[in-house]
Amino acid sequence: MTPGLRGAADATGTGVVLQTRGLGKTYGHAVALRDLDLALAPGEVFGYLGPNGAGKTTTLRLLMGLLRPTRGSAQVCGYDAWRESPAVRRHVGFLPGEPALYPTLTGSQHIDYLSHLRGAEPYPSALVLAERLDLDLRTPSRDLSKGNRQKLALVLALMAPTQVLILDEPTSGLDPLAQQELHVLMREHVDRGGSVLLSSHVLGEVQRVADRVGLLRRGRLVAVDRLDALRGRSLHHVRATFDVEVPASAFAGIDGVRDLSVGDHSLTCAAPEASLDRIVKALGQFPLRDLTCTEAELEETFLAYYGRGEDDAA
Ligand SMILES: Nc1ncnc2c1ncn2[C@@H]1O[C@H](COP(=O)(O)OP(=O)(O)OP(=O)(O)O)[C@@H](O)[C@H]1O
Repeated sequence: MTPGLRGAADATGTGVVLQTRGLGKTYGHAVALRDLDLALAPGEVFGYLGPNGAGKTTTLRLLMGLLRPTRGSAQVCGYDAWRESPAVRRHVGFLPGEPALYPTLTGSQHIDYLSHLRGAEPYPSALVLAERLDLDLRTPSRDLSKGNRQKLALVLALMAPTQVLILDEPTSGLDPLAQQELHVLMREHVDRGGSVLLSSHVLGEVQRVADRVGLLRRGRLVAVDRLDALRGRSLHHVRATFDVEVPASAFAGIDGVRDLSVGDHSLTCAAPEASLDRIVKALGQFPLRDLTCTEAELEETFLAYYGRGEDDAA
């Protein structure tokens, strides 16, 4: 879709568009990112999840050639992220975590200026994006609300036809309608064969829009999986109270049940979706007073299957 792609990202459309090998970054003695091996295919949204300080922004800045890796390498659209960063920036729509705008320039002037820097006429798609995100392009950016500044930064990141979008917390500050529209825009991008690397600590957002997710903790990628696979295994918290005492043995043999606690007329446990039918049938043997069943957050499901493991090691 974008001219001039190199290597595996080229002609076939089936290769890898973004790849890191043993990528690491250390600030002084602090290790921000360790040994990252990541590959993105055309046509997928990859949700890059992690709590504050996990190393998400560091990764994205390494991919854009804004930081020099301490170890390993990254390739984006066939170009080395550090040595060929101008080429990478031409092929990527990038939304930084803290977008820098020119305070006195309006949205339209930003579009003109940044199109010019890319050697292009103002992109007509910018106007369509502004309309879809409900953004007024006549206002100087210093007079825009935080959410509207974010919308402008998104228009600037998405306006050029690129193979890859790298978006750092893109829905930050956006109202629900704009968030929804952005998710549609991401899906349209991948439907055209593009790829999206979406960094977020908002689990619900990643669940709605990603095809695969990776979980970063303390600079280490501790798990990667397809979202549909995770959904089938999604952990639920079950809490029941009864009119009588119930025996723990009635629930002990059910596959996947964890953290089972029975006593004082109540039961709590966590279990994958696939086990809920057996749990409800076992509960039904006793006179129930109350029952709640809530889906755990994605991160908890992730950690239940992959454990906390070595990411907590120094
Ligand atoms: N310029 C810097 N100098 C020193 N340490 C840094 C620098 N930038 C980031 N760090 C540290 O590197 C680690 C990873 O930070 P990073 O900003 O990549 O995390 P993040 O996952 O993007 O977090 P958030 O969700 O809060 O934005 C943190 O411990 C942070 O304090």
